[in-house]
Amino acid sequence: MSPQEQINGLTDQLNYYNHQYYQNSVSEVDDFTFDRMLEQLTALEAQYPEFKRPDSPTNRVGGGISKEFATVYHRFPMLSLGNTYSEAELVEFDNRVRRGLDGQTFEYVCELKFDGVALSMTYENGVLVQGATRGDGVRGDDITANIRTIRTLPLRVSDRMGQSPEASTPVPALFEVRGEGFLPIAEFERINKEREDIGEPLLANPRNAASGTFKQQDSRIVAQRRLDCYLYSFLADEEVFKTHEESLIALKGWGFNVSPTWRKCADIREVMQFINDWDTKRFELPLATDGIVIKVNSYAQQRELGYTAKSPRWAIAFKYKAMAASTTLNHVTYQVGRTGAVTPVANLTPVLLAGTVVKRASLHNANEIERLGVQLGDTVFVEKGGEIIPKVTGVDLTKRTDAVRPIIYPTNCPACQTPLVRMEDERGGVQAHFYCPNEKGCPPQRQARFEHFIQRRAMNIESLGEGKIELLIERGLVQSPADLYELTTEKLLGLEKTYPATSSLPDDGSGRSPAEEPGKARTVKFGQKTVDNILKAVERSREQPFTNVLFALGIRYVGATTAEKLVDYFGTMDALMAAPLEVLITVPEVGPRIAQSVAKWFADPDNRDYVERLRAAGLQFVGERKVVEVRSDRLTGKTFLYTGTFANFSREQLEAEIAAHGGKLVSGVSKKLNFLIVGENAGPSKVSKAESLNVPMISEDEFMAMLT
Ligand SMILES: NC(=O)c1ccc[n+]([C@@H]2O[C@H](COP(=O)([O-])OP(=O)(O)OC[C@H]3O[C@@H](n4cnc5c(N)ncnc54)[C@H](O)[C@@H]3O)[C@@H](O)[C@H]2O)c1
Ligand SMILES: [Zn+2]
Repeated sequence: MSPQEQINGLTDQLNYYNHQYYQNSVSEVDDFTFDRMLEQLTALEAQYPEFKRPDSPTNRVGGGISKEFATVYHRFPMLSLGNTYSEAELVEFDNRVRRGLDGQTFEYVCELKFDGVALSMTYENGVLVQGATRGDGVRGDDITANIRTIRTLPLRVSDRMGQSPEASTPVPALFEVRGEGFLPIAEFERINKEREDIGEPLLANPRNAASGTFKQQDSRIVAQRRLDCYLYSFLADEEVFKTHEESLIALKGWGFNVSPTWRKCADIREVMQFINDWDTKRFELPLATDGIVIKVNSYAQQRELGYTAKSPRWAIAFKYKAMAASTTLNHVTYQVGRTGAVTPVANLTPVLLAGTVVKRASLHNANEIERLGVQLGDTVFVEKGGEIIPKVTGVDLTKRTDAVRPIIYPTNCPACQTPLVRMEDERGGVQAHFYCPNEKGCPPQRQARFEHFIQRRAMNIESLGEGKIELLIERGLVQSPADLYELTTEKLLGLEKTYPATSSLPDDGSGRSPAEEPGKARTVKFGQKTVDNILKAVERSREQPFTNVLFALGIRYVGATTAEKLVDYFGTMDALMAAPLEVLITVPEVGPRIAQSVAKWFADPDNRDYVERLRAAGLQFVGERKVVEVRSDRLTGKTFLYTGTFANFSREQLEAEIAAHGGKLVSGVSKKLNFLIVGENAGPSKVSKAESLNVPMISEDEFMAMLT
C-alpha cells in the first residue's frame, strides 16, 4: 500500500470511528487501538505532508454537532487533550514545558481523567443559562434542558452560599465552567438491570451510556438517569484566579461538584507518583476513569505555553492501558437471561487482574466470538475497563497450538432445549443475541418472571428472594406468580434445601454476568418467622397500586414508567385489555414497538387466564385515570408539541386535550412533527428549529379551532 493510500485509509477509518463515538455513542474499537491508529496517521502526515487531507482527524477535535439540537458557539474553544500511554513521553512533555517556560519554576495539578462527556456551562449573574456539548470544539449542541437534570449542578450560585471560608471570591457576572458529565457506575448497572428486566438491549459502558443520555431529546428520560458532573475548569473574560488550584477551590466553595481526587505536584516525579497511586485505586471510585490529566498550575504560564490547533500545550492526558492479563480459555458456558437472551461466558484458568482473581469473563454474544476468532484452548487477553465485569478482548495467536477446538454455538437452549432464534433489531437487522423463545416453560425465564413480579417496584414481596422462589418452583408449589396467592403456612413451613458450595446458584441461568464471588454453600429454610413474613408480604401486595400490578406482569418493554403512562391513559385493566393497537399507539410516549408488545401479550389466552387469576386474587386493577375520555378523532394521525404557556390550558390540560381528540404528543421537534403549538414565552430553540425544518407553528386559538 502506498503512503497516500495508507493516509486515505486511516483518515476515513478514524473519521468513521469518531462519528460512531461522538454522534452515536458507540465504540467500535477500543481507545488504545484508536489512539495508535491516530498516532500512525500523525507520523505519516508529518512524513508526507502533501497527502494530508483537509478533513484529517489529526487537526480537529473529534466530535461534531447534531441536527436534533440548536447549535451554540463556544465563547472559548473547547479543545481536546494530547494524550500518551507512556512515561517516557510524559518526560518529553515535561521537557517541552520547561523549555517553553524558559527556566521559570512551575507546578502541576494532577486530576483523574473522568471517562464521560465534556460539558460547558455558562452562568450569567449567578444563574445557569446554558449547557452545551463540546461538539467540534467551536460549536456544540445546546443541551441546557438535559444538563439542568444534573442534581449536583447548581442552577444558581452565589458567593454567600458557599460554606467554606475559601468561597470568599465574588462570583463574576459572566463565567463558564467545564466538566465531565458521567453516569456513576452504580447507576449504569441499575439502568442495565432494569433494561435487562424488560427486554431492552443493554448499554455498552458508562461513557457511551452517558453520551447517549445527554443526547436524548426528552429531558424527562434524562432526569430518570442520575447523571452527575465533576467540574474541572473555570473561564471568564477577566482574570479572576491566578492558578488552576485557586479556581478548583473556589468552584468547590461556590457549590460545584469538584472531585476531591486532585493534587498539586511540584515536579514530574510527583506526577509519576500520583499516576502510580491511582493505577488500581481508581477502580474504587464511583465512576469510570481512564487516566490522569496533568495541567500546568499557573494561568500566566498556561498563556505563555499556548495551544496547538487541537489541544493546549500546557496539559496532557496520561491514559492507563486497560488492565489486561492473559490466560487460557477452557470452556464456554451459556446463560439464559430474564428475557431469554443467551450470553456466552468464558471459563478461564484463574488469573490475577487489577487485584482480583478472574475465572470467568464475558464473551457478549455469538458475533463477538466470531469477531475475536477465539477457540477453546486459546490463550486470551482479559481486560477490565470502565466496567466491573472483565471481558475477553483478544487472542494471543502466537500461543495457539494444534490442540485448539472451535467453539460450537448451541442451536438449542441450554436450559430447556428449545431451538434458539435470533430476533430483528429496531433497524431491521438481526440482533446480536440468540434467544430462547420458550418464554413460559424455560426454567430460568420462568424464575426471572417471579423475580420481576416480587421486586419492590412491582408487588414488593422481596422476602421471597434469595433462593426461596427456586425452591418453591422446584417443589412444584408455584408455577405462575398467581400461585403465590394460594400459599399457606401448611404448604411452606419446614421447607428446606442446601445449595452446594460451587456454582449452582451463580449458574442458575439468571443471565447476570459472571461475578467473581466464591460460591459458598447456602441453606434456604422456611421457619415460622420466614413463613409469616412471606404470607404477610403476599397479603399486603394486594394493596399495591394498579401501576405496580401492570409492571409486575412482565410485558416486554413495559417498564415502570411506561406502566404509569398506560394507567394514566386507560385507568383500568379492562380498558387496557380492550384497547386495539391503533389506540395503544396514541398513548403519550408509547410508540409502535411498545404498543405491539402490549397488544400481543394481551392477545395470548394464557396471559388472559393469568390476568383473571390475579383479578380473582384481589389485586388492584383500577388506577387513577389522568387522561380524559377520547371525545373525537379530529386530531387522529397528527403529532403535536407545545412550547410556552397558554391562556386556556395548563400543560397537563393541553396534553389531555390533544390525547382526547386522538392526537399524539411527541417529545422533540423533528421533520415528523405536524404542529408546534406556540404559547407565551415560547422556547427560542424549539421555535427556531421548527422554522428551519418548516414545521407549521400554530397559536393557542388556532389549536382550539382545530377541535371544533
Ligand atoms: N474507541 C473509539 O472508537 C474512539 C473514537 C474516538 C475517540 N476515542 C477516544 O477518545 C479520545 C479522544 O477524545 P477527546 O478528544 O475527548 O480527548 P480525551 O478524552 O482523550 O481528552 C479530552 C477530554 O478529557 C475529558 N476530561 C476528563 N477529565 C478531565 C480533567 N480532569 N480535565 C480536563 N479534561 C478532562 C474532557 O472531556 C476533555 O474534553 C481518544 O484518545 C480515544 O481514546 C475513541
Ligand atoms: Zn429455554
